[in-house]
Amino acid sequence: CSSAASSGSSGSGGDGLSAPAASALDGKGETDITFWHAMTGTNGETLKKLTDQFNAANQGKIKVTLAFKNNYDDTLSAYKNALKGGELPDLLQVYDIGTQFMIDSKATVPAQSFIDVDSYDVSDIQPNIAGYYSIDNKLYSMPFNTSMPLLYINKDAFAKAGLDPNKPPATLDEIMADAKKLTVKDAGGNTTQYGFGASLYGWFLEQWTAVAGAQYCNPDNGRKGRATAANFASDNNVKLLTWWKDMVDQGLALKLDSDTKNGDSAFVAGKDAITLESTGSLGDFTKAGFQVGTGFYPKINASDAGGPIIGGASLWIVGKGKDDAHKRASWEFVKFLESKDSQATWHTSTGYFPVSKGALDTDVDKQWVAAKPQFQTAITQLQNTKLSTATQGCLFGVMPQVRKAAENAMQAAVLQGKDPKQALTDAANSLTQPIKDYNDSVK
Ligand SMILES: O=P(O)(O)OC[C@H](O)CO
Repeated sequence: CSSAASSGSSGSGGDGLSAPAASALDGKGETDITFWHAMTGTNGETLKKLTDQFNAANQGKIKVTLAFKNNYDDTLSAYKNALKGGELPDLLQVYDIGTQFMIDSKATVPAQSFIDVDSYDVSDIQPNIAGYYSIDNKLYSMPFNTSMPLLYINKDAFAKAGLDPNKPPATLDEIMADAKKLTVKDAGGNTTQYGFGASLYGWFLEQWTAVAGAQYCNPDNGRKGRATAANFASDNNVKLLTWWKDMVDQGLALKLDSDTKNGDSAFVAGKDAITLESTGSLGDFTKAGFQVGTGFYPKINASDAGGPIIGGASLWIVGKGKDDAHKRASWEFVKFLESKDSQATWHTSTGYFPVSKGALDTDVDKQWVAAKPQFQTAITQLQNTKLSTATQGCLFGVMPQVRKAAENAMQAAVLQGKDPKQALTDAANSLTQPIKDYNDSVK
């Protein structure tokens, strides 16, 4: 495998997939581009606002049309189908775990190619954020909606339970102790509020692994060569799932599946008082009918010394079948979304990090964060996180399938009572062949 030999994962951009100069738009009239994305709610509304702003400023030159593709999984699936012969978009938003597949698809123009052609200054991009999307020091896509997971609390429920609403729990033990005070039953013995409730989302398992400073896959999270195995069945992960099952058995945790939409609705409806979610849900959560507090993503053990991984999604410019004007028009829009003013709007509306360091210095951002300190937690957590292969996260071409297998193990252990170590081991083993098949296919 040529690309695996050096880094395990970087492939070239493919023939002809290099960036055109700005002159590609000269004399072309209006270039229309289609952008596939997966943003809903407040996030979708904010993306539309920014896109309208760009289109108004580029009338007669570039027009961006947004095409909502439901969610991250569906957006990547639509792209995979289009690669087989359908119509590809000019630009698409791909979640973090699609990164390796996108590189391997060899149908996009690496962002680095545009950066080099324009001598575009990337020093304004947060290094941890650029680090996730960089393979062999080459940036393949431009980070856009960048997140980390947070712990969220219902501050009103904390106050009512006699807990300090300004002290979110930081470890599994602390969550359990707080959940005992936060769980409320009615006169009939039915639980009206669970202390804790989080989706059995694979992303959370990936995060706990990184927070413990461990690698989710070999070798060094696929950053030192193409990954061949997932390290699911660690002692920490077994401890985590054992704890989670115990929380459910004690009636302290709401039973949820892996769909974060269900976890979000439960928290907003007051069914649980502590949850886990992306920073990108903060904009929507602040519209709940109670005071929302944010805390760092919790640790399994107080001594865990790693940090969370960058999440969210990045922007990929399609080159396959596209002329220079379309590629260039996509890049112009990407640069607009990356700008500090766009990122200040994006951050303050949604809760996603500003990928631009400069955005944090804008008046609009400073005033917003001063008034709404919940927005500071994610920034501090990002700044505290040291870049390492653990915090860069794992790269697999079949990472969406890997996440699904982890979710199956989480559900089997927490909801169906399967032995956690067995559930995690079975899930990891179920991936051996699909990972091998994928790696063989890109050799
Ligand atoms: O909910 P988001 O956008 O922060 O994304 C979370 C994960 O990183 C998606 O893989």
